[in-house]
Amino acid sequence: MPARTADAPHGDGLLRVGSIGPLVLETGGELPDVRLAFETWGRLNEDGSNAVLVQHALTGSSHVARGDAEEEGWWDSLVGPGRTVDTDRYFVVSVNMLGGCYGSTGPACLAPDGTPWGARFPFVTIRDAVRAESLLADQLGIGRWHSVLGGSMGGARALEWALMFPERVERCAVIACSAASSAEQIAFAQAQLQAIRLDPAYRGGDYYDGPHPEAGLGVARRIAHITYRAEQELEARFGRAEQDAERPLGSVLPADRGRYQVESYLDHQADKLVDRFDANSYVILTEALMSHDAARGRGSLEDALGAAASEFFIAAVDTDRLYFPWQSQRLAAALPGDVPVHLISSPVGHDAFLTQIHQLDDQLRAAFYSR
Ligand SMILES: CC(=O)SCCNC(=O)CCNC(=O)[C@H](O)C(C)(C)COP(=O)(O)OP(=O)(O)OC[C@H]1O[C@@H](n2cnc3c(N)ncnc32)[C@H](O)[C@@H]1OP(=O)(O)O
Ligand SMILES: N[C@@H](CCO)C(=O)O
Repeated sequence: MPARTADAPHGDGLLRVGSIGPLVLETGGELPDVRLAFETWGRLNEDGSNAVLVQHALTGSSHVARGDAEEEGWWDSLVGPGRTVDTDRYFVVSVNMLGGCYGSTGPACLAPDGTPWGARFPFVTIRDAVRAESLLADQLGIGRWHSVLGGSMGGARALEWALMFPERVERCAVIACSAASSAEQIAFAQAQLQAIRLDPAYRGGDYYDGPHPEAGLGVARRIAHITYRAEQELEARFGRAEQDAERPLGSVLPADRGRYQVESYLDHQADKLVDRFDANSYVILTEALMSHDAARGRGSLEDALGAAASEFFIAAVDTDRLYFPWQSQRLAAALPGDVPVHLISSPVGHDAFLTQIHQLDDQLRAAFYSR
């Protein structure tokens, strides 16, 4: 491990890549040379006690906070100088998940034969991703995290860190995430995967020398995005309104109509994801999230969570219809001790863990970041 001196790791929100070597995966696959893209903010202190790991959600990246980069971060309101996770005080790390498409080894990367992994990219679980991250943490000289936190799939990775490496996680925040992917979460995910796989351009995942399965990925994002937002929000925002500018002059509804506003909105969300995400990574990460089950191979949920030694912070969004608050309650109830569930109150639904995270500032600060 590197000595913690004035040269100790420090950061600025710029992308770096660490090579962690070969990785044998939980279900037997193997990746010969794994690279993980990561960003850091702040400076690791002398005794290495101020490192915070922030885990991104399904289509997120390691760019949690702006730092010296131009692009804003997806949790800028939580992480930065003077914020709850104060980068003047903590050394914050975020890693693009194994299999992703923001710089880490994923299906679009070249396999040893010089062609993209594509369909050959192995099945990855949340636990595989966490094991890979633990090797990167070793390289960064981080023996024990002050805290690990994340929302949605990031929450699943945070939870697995606490269960796989109880001695390395002092505090763990799991936001808008359950102890295991439920039947309905798997069902929504399966429909998304089918949309991608049934796109003729997908070609089993080996599409990098031709058109990408944009239509399939777009439909997958539409299905997913509906689950990320609440019915009341969609109704209040869009109702039955038409996308006015699109209605042909003199047209008569319904035959001649333009799109409903909500259709236009979903089209826009789909286009944005298609522009920034690789379909194979979407498949790999979605399957990893489907595999999420804290109790797998560990007995009952209570047995599994009883092995955790971290302090926990659990939170849910009151209108979340993908990761229901009762699922966070179930998780909290199975953890050792008396762990409350904090609620984000928002009309938005699941995505409020991104857009309304500031609602947890006081509770998170009091629980984790005031000492
Ligand atoms: C580039 C990267 O690295 S991204 C990786 C990091 N990102 C993440 O981790 C999270 C991924 N992001 C997300 O999931 C989402 O973008 C969220 C949750 C952050 C967005 O939440 P919100 O701020 O509530 O956005 P909202 O749902 O209101 O959508 C706003 C967009 O819809 C558009 N929109 C609104 N109404 C309509 C309409 N009727 N027709 C078309 N578009 C519409 C807006 O113009 C806006 O477009 P823009 O995002 O291009 O500016
Ligand atoms: N909007 C989030 C939701 C997943 O939890 C994402 O795209 O990552």
